[in-house]
Amino acid sequence: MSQQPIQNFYKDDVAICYGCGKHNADGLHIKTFWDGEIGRSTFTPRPEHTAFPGFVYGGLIASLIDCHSIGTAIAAAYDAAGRAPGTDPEITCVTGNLNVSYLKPTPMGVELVLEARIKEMGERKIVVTCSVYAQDVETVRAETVAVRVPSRMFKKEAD
Ligand SMILES: CCCCCCCCCCCCCCCC(=O)SCCNC(=O)CCNC(=O)[C@H](O)C(C)(C)COP(=O)(O)OP(=O)(O)OC[C@H]1O[C@@H](n2cnc3c(N)ncnc32)[C@H](O)[C@@H]1OP(=O)(O)O
Repeated sequence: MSQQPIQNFYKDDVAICYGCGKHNADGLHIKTFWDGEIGRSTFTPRPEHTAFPGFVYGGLIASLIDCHSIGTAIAAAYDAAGRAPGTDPEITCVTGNLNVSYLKPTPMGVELVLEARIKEMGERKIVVTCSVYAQDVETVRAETVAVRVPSRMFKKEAD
């Protein structure tokens, strides 16, 4: 298992994503630990993340899956290239498609565990599957298409 989350390697000037940016004070700070096969993340929803009494808001879960799957895609792409994460040229991805199946209501008050795997690693398209577990019960399953883009896409035109 990697000691550091892949998000630690995102460059400071672009690490402001609401889901995973370390420099977004109001963000979720999602972290992805890649072990060469599985991307793992944990998150304990806060009271404001409730959908209805006792259960987690589905949009929050989609956000967790989104950033964790993109993080998994980036970490796996560095691995596939035989390169250390964060080395230049940067490998960057955005979400092209996110498909989420809510299998069961997800309970509040427990740590959620996310496990993501690479289904397909293409030149530009990386397909990632992700399951969310609450107390070992899979409550959500998703498939994400991550698309590699040039890192300049993250910079403002004025920069
Ligand atoms: C370690 C250091 C790293 C530093 C790292 C810094 C990054 C630090 C910021 C992180 C940030 C995180 C972010 C969180 C995730 C967001 O929230 S990202 C924000 C939400 N997503 C967006 O805004 C994306 C908007 N869409 C687009 O910009 C463009 O449509 C896309 C997705 C880049 C694709 O456009 P394109 O370049 O014209 O793609 P195109 O050449 O047509 O297709 C390329 C491949 O992707 C597939 N594809 C394209 N679009 C789709 C689609 N919508 N559905 C399915 N497949 C698609 C194509 O089929 C094609 O596949 P192949 O033929 O190669 O097999």
